[in-house]
Amino acid sequence: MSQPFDFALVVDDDPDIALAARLALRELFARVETLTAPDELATVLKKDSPDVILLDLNFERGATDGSEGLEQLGRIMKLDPDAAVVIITAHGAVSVAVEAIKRGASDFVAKPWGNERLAATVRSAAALRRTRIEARLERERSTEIGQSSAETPLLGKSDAMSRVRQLIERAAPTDANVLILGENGTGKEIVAREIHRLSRRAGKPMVAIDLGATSESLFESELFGHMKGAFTGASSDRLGRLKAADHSTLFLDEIGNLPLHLQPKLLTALEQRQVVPVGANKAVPIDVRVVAATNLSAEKLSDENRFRQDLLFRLNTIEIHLPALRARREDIPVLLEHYLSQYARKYDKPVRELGGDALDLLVNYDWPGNVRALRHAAERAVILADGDSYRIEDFPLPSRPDAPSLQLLGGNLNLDQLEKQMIERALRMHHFNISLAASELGLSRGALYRRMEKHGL
Ligand SMILES: Nc1ncnc2c1ncn2[C@@H]1O[C@H](COP(=O)(O)OP(=O)(O)OP(=O)(O)O)[C@@H](O)[C@H]1O
Repeated sequence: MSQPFDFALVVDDDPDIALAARLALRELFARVETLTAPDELATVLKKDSPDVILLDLNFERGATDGSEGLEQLGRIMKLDPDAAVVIITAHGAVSVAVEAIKRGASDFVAKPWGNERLAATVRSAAALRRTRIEARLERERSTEIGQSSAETPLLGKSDAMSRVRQLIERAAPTDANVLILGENGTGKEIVAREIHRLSRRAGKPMVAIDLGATSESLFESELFGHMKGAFTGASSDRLGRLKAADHSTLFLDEIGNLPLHLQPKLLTALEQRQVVPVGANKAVPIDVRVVAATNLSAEKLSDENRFRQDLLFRLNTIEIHLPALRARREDIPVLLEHYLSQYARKYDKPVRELGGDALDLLVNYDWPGNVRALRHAAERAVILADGDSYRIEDFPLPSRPDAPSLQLLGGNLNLDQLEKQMIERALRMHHFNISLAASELGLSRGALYRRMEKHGL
C-alpha cells in the first residue's frame, strides 16, 4: 500500500490512545510511531521530521490544565516552525485547545474520537504543513533570482524614465497585469519590484521565475507544480510558482521563452484563477497578479507563431516600454555616480572624481548591455583605478585594447566557434560568475545558459 504521507508521531502516555491512533492513521502514513513520554520529543525531532505530531496536553497524573503540553508545543514550534501539531484534548477542554492553536497548533481532536474525523483532521494538518514548506522553498528559490536588484532604487531623470515612473505609480495599485518590454539590462526586474512594492500585495514577497534560465523539461512543473509520482524524479509534491505567488505578485521574466505548447495552460490558469498541478486531477485556486517581462520587440511578440495573442492580451493590460540606455543618455551620469560610490563603499576605496573627458566618452558610448553593463563597468573601474580620478582606461569598453579581437581569437572566422570562444573568454574573465559573464557579452543569464548548453560548456 502506498500512503500519501510518510511519518506521524503520536505523543500520548495512554497506551490505548496510542494504539487507537496507530490503527486510525495507518492508511495515511507509512510509519506511525508513538512516544509515551514527551521528553524524548526533542531527540526525535532533531533527526526526523514528522508530517504530523499528535500531541496530548496532559501527562502528569491528574493534570488537566494542559500547561505541560503547551510547553511541549512551544518547544516543537521552536525546533520546527513548519510543524503540524494536532492536539488531543479531553472532551470539553476547548479553551486549552484554543490556546494551543494560538501558539501554533494546526487543529485539535477531542477524546474519544471517531476514526474518520481523526483521519480527516490529521490529513489536513499534514497537507497544510507540506504546502507551507513548499511555499517557503519556492519563495527562497525565487528570491535568489532577484538578489542583485532587490534593493536598488530605480534611477534616472530623463523624460523617458519620468514617464516610466508615472506609469508604474498609476499601474501598481490597480492589480492589472503589466508587461514590461526592453532590451537586456534595461531594468525590467527593478520595475517589476517597484510595481510590487507600490501595490496592495506588497505585504507578501514577490515570487519570480526566470523563464530564460529554466530548462525546458521543467517549465511545466516549475510554473504549475506537480504531484508526487507524476513523472520520473517527482519524488514529492511540488507547489509551483503560480501557487507560491498566491495573494502576491508573480514576476514572469523572459516570458518570450515560454514554449508555445504551455501558453494555453498559463492562459487558462490566469483566466480561471486556478492551476492544475502536473499529475493532479483537481484544480487549486490562485489569486495572483502577473508582471511579465521580455526582451523581444513588440513586433516579435505579436507573431502568432511565437506567442499566442490571447495570452499576450491577458498579460499586457498595461505595457511599459523601457528604452535602451543609449536612448536616454541623460541618465548615464546619474547611474555612474550612484554605482561608482556604491562600489567605492563596498570595496572600501576612495571616492574618485570622474573627469570630464572620461565622462563624455562614457555618455557617448552605446552601452549594448545597458544599465547592467554600466554597473559592472563601474565595479571594475572602482577596483582598477589608482589615480586621483577615474580614467577611461579603468572602464572595460570594447574599443579598448583588451577587448577581444580577431587576432586574439586566432583568426578564426567560423561564427559558431567564435561564439564559443567569446563565451569561454567571458566566463574565465569573470571567474565563471554567470551574471557578470552574461553582462560582458550583452546577454541575459538565460540566453548565456542556453548558449553554454549548446556549446557543451
Ligand atoms: N534605472 C535603474 N536604476 C538603477 N539601477 C538600474 C536601473 N536599471 C537597471 N539597473 C541595474 O541594472 C542591472 C540590470 O537590471 P535588471 O535585472 O532589472 O534588468 P533586466 O532588464 O531585467 O535584465 P534582463 O533582461 O537581462 O533580465 C541590475 O543590477 C539593476 O540594479
